Amino acid sequence: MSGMRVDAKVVMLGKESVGKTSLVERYVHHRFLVGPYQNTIGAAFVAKPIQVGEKVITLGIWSVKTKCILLSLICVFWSFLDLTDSSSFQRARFWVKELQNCEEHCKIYLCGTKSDLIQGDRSLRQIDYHDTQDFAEEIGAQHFETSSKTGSNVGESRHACVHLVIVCQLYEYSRGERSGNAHILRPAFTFEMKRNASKPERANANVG
Ligand SMILES: Nc1nc2c(ncn2[C@@H]2O[C@H](COP(=O)(O)OP(=O)(O)OP(=O)(O)O)[C@@H](O)[C@H]2O)c(=O)[nH]1
Repeated sequence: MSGMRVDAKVVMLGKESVGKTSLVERYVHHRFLVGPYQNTIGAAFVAKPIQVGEKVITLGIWSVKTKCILLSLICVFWSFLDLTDSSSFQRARFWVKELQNCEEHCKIYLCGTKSDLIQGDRSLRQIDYHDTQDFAEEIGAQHFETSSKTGSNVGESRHACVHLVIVCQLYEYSRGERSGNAHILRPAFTFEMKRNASKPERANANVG
């Protein structure tokens, strides 16, 4: 089975400017792009091969803002919140509702972004950690906070939530499992990950 490739998808959902593209840049290219903010039009896509056990899995990461694209996707969902923008919490709630309408049993990750700004100045925090945690418990999600700028919780260290979560998801996916006892983070990995999910439209994809 060594070297077998399996494609899997992660979809990152969230309000504009919440930090989806930056997290993908950090995770895939190990960098944080400085300069003027560029609004993603429609959806962005990037692929990353990841070694999971004996297999290399090509992970497709979609950054999505529009409902029409969401409806054609079936995969793993992360809902983003900008910790310095309270309105992004409402937007995350919206996405969760939409997801649960589409995929009743899908489980979702909540990803708080820009934690470096909070660490620099606590008064910038507009979304309380415990409020998000309560929401996460309500919807059966896992919740973590990241900084694409510093790489906190995003890099490929074995303590980084983003990497750990992705690898564990892929591990389960590569084994064709939705349940089992292989990993301590097991309860979070009951996503519908359908191998033959329909391909999203590429029309507005603007990230190679
Ligand atoms: N300080 C800090 N700034 C961040 C971080 N992540 C993103 N940003 C900034 O937030 C702005 C928006 O980031 P993007 O990654 O483009 O956000 P997005 O969610 O992809 O935005 P859309 O393209 O509108 O969907 C940019 O100016 C980033 O530099 C972070 O972790 N820390």
